[in-house]
Amino acid sequence: MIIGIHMSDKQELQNEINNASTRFSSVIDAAFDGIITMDDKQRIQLFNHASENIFGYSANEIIGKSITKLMQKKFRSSHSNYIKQFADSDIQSRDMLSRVMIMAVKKDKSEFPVEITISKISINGKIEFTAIIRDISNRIAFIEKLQHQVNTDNLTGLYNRNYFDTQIKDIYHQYKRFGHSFCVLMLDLDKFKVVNDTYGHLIGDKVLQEFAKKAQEVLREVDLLVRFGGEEFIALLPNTQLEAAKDVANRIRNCISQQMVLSQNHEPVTFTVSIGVAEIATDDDTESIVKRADEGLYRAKKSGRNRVSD
Ligand SMILES: Nc1nc2c(ncn2[C@@H]2O[C@H](COP(=O)(O)OP(=O)(O)OP(=O)(O)O)[C@@H](O)[C@H]2O)c(=O)[nH]1
Repeated sequence: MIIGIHMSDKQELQNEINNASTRFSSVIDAAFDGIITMDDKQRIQLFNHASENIFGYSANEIIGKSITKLMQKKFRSSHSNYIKQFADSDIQSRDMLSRVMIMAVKKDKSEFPVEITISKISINGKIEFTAIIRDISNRIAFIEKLQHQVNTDNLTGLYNRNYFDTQIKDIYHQYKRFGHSFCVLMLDLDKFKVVNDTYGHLIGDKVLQEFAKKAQEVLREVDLLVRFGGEEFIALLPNTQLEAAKDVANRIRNCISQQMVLSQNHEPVTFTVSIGVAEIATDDDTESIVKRADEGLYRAKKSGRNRVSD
């Protein structure tokens, strides 16, 4: 009788252990995020379904292998130090923060951005680590798309004023630090209102697109051409002095005067551009150089258009 009670208690306990274990496995395997545990030697002990999907390895082939297999080479050497520091610290769990984006490596060697939270657990007195890994490729792609939209002009595909503002700050910083001169061109299509009024807005748009394409062909790859707004463009020419910048401006002006788009009635629509040029000077800041280029543009317009400022 006594033995009977004992056995049923044991059975109940066994059932509870089984239930807890099933519950644990179900939660781990139903998780959307990759859950990986590793021992203090960084050998993988558990690799859930999501991890299999994310990394392309089956649990069978990866369990027992080093976690560094799933990392970019440059993270591998510092990883054991990181884990040691974490093991010795009082912190139980934390996000793995890095100044650079953490990239993980799939079985097929492709790399993808991840977000990792790591925590410590103690199993039979031995420390193990659990990493929760989220593939953030979609989020990063979305952020990049937004960044592109924020910095780009839809009509011409050029960068926009927002992007220009960040770039001129960078180039100005280089100038202050190393003395590398640079120039700004302010470009404005002449009598563009007449183009719109005569041929319609769609043809006006075609002119803007053609202008952007051709002007960019004249510029070097290191130069930046952006649509500043309306029919106004601005170019940033690194490592360039005034006379060279005027030559570039004249080449753009000349090239543009030879272009045309076709109107809806297939008539040739020609256009010209006026350009103000300014070179950075010691008392300039990022706003005053743009202002001086704009004043140059004003003079070029005043003196008859289809000109470069003197
Ligand atoms: N088609 C088209 N027109 C635009 C766009 N943005 C601005 N414009 C037009 O550009 C014209 C600019 O006219 P104005 O500022 O009077 O200058 P302008 O006719 O070029 O004369 P000047 O600059 O003095 O040579 C206006 O008719 C605007 O409507 C655009 O995205 N597409």
